[in-house]
Amino acid sequence: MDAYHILSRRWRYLRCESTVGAGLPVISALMRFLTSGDPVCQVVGALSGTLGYVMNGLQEGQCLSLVVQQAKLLGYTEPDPRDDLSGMDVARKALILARLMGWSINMEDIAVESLFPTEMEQNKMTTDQFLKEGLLSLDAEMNERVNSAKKAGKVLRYVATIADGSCKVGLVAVSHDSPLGQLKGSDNLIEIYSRCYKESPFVMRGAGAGNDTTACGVLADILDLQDLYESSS
Ligand SMILES: NC(=O)C1=CN([C@@H]2O[C@H](COP(=O)(O)OP(=O)(O)OC[C@H]3O[C@@H](n4cnc5c(N)ncnc54)[C@H](OP(=O)(O)O)[C@@H]3O)[C@@H](O)[C@H]2O)C=CC1
Ligand SMILES: N[C@@H](CC=O)C(=O)O
Repeated sequence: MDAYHILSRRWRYLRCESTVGAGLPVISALMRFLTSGDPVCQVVGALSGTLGYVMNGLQEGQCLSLVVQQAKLLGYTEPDPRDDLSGMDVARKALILARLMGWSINMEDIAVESLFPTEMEQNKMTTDQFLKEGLLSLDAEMNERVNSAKKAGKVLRYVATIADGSCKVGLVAVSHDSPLGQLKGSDNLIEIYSRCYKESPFVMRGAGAGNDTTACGVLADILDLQDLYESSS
């Protein structure tokens, strides 16, 4: 938190856009609300390209073990997909957004739902074992969760909710026709509620993971900083 305070004192000279939405300008959008003085009261989002892709695959009848391997091949997952499936990748993104909103919180303050049991954590199993054996043993339970949501006319989405001083990330059953329910592929979606955007929130949606979109996000940050430093020198 100390390092964060030092860095964020010069926020206008920092760029870290791809840490949240890959190529999607989620942080820039949020910063525009904050710098304009429009207080943000709630942020809700599907912030994982991997978990979006995985939940869509499960909804279409694929099994977890297979769809995670596909997400890895497509470059959506972290080097160890457990960083995605544990919810930690989403929790880190939520923490970044919450701190930008001015909240003084740490990872321990975030309620995180993991999609695998503690026996499969990094210190107990190699990535290879997890991908080859661990995931297979989770297929049936995950299909059951997806199917019971289906029976209730819902789809499962891994959602981050930052509101009322608390932050949580986990699976939520949403209706098919809601903005979250309609997400396709590895899309991310973020809704920002503020004083001006209370009834009708600001919504941003699009590809939220993958090598190309992430590289574009990082390049845009570099060019932006180059312009900023050139104009101030
Ligand atoms: N993929 C995505 O969609 C997104 C990724 N990110 C972030 O980008 C970062 C990289 O992700 P991604 O590109 O997918 O991961 P990859 O596994 O595809 O790439 C990681 C690269 O970093 C190299 N590397 C790892 N450790 C070291 C080290 N100690 N010194 C030098 N090089 C190292 C690896 O080299 P080697 O192969 O030789 O091990 C590899 O080339 C992560 O922090 C991720 O969270 C952010 C947004 C989206
Ligand atoms: N593994 C992450 C990559 C981007 O942050 C994701 O799936 O969203």
